[in-house]
Amino acid sequence: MEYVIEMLGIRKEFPGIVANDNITLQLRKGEIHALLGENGAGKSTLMSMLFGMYQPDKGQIKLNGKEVKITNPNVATALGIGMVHQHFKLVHNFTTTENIVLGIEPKKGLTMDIASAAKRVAELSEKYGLNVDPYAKIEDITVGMQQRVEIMKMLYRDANILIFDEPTAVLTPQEIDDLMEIMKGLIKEGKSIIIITHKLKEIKAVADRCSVIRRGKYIGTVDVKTTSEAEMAKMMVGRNVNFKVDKTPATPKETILKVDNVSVLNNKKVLGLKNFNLEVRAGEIVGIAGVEGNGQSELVEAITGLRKIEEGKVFIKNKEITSLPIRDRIESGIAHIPEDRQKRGLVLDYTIEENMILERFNKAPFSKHGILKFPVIREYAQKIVDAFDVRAGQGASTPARALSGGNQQKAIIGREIELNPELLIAVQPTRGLDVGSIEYIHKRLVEQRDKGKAVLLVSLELDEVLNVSDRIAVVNAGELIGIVDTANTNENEIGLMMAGVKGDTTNE
Ligand SMILES: Nc1ncnc2c1ncn2[C@@H]1O[C@H](COP(=O)(O)OP(=O)(O)OP(=O)(O)O)[C@@H](O)[C@H]1O
Repeated sequence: MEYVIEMLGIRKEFPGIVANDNITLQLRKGEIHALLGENGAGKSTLMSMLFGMYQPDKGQIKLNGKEVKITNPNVATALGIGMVHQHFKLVHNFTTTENIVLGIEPKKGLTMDIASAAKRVAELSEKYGLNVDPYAKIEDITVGMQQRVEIMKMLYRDANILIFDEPTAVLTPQEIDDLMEIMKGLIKEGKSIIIITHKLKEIKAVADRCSVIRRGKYIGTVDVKTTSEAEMAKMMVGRNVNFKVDKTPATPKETILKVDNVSVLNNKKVLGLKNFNLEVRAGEIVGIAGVEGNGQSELVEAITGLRKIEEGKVFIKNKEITSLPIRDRIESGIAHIPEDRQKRGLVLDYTIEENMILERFNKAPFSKHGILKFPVIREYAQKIVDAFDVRAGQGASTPARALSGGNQQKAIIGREIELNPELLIAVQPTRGLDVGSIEYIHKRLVEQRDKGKAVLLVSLELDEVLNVSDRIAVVNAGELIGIVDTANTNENEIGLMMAGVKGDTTNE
C-alpha cells in the first residue's frame, strides 16, 4: 500500500468562503510531506478535518486504503493520527508526564500510577531523542521543550501519522535545527509526517514532497529535491516572489526615539535590560538582532509602557515619556505591532471593524458625543482590509477569530501603520506569514521609512533584520553589544555579536 493517508476531493465551506475546494493530499508511508499555501489558503482547515475537528462537506479520507469517517479527535487518535497545534494545549502547573497522560491516565487500583507513566515517558524520550524531563513543570520549561511534550503526547498514544501545524513559528533557530533532527528520527521509526510551514528553507531541509494549495484549491505536488524555493513560491502565490527588499540608502533626519541609559527588570525580577542606549531617527529602520530572551521584549515593553523603567529615560521627539501611561504614548506617536497577536494584538471575539479602532473608538471620526459612527468605522476598516489583503469571508465584519493566523497578523499590521505613527515598533512582524505577504510587509516598512517615519524592527530572523534594516543594534544578556551599519556588516559579524563578542561600534 503506497499511501497511509489519502484525502480526496475534499470540500469545506465557511460563511462566505470555500476554504477547501476539491483538495487532494496523499501521504506516503515514511515520508515528510510539506503542505504549502498562502495565509488563508486552507491548510489548517484541511488538517483539522484529518484530525476530526471539522467534517468535510464533500470528499473522502482513506487510511491505508480504507475509507474512514473521522468524526472527532478521539477517533483520529484511535486511528493513529496525532497533531501538534500552532497554539499548544498544555496545563502550565502540571508536569510534563501529567500533561502527556491527560485523559488516559494509567491507574493502579483507583489511584493514578504516575510512576509507570513517567517511566514510559522517559523511555519514549530516550528512543526519539526528545530529552523531556518526566517530572518538570510546563511553566518551567522552554517553548521548544513544551513542543516536545506535545510530540510526546502523540507518541504516547501510538500515533503513526503526525501532523505539525507551523511548528517552527515559535522556535529559536537552534530549536528549529533540533526539531528537524527529531522529525528525521521519527521517520526512521516508521512514522509519516505532514508539516505545514511557510519557510521554504525548512521544506528544502526536511521534506520529501510538497503539496501546494492556493485560495482553497489544489495546485499540485512536487518532489522537493528537484524543485527550487523560487518555483515553490511561484506555485503558491501564482507569481514570482522577490526575496530581496528593494530600497535606496536611508536619509535619516532628526531623532524620534531616544532610549537613554534604560534599565528594567525582567519577569524574574532581575535586570533584563541594562543601561541601554538607542536612537532611532526619522527615515531609518533600526533592527534589533539577538537570540530570543536577551532583552528584546524588555526593551519594547519599556518603550511602549508595558514595563516599568527602573533607571534611565525614554524620549519621543525630545518629549520625555518615561512614566507616561500606554495611551499617552500612543498619542505621542508610537504604534506597536506586538509579538503575541492573540494576546495583545486582537480581541478575538470582536469583528475586524471593532479591532481596527480598538485604541481610538472614542475619538473622531469614529464617534461623536459618545455614539459610535458605524458607517465611518466600516469604511475605515474595509480600507485596511483591502490595502493589506486581509482575506476574510465576510470582509471587515468577520470576527477576528475566524481569520487564519497570517491574516490576523496582516490586520494588526494594517491597523498600526494606518495610525500614521512617528515611531513604528514592529516585533516579529512577519512571523507566520507566507512569502508573498512577507514581501508586501517589508515593502510597507520601507515605505514608512521613506515617508520619514522611524521604524524599530525586532526580529529573531537574522535574514529579515539584514534584509530590511539600515542599522542593526545587537543585544546579548540585556546589554547593547554594538550598533553597525547594515551595508558594512554580514551574518558572521552579527552572529558573533549575538553571542556577546563586542563588534565595531564606531558608527553608533
Ligand atoms: N471556523 C471558521 N469560521 C469561518 N471561517 C473560517 C474558519 N476557519 C477558517 N476560516 C476561513 O477559511 C479560510 C482558510 O483558513 P485556514 O486557517 O485553513 O488557512 P491557512 O492556510 O491555515 O492560513 P495561515 O497560513 O494564515 O494559518 C480563511 O479564509 C479563514 O478565514
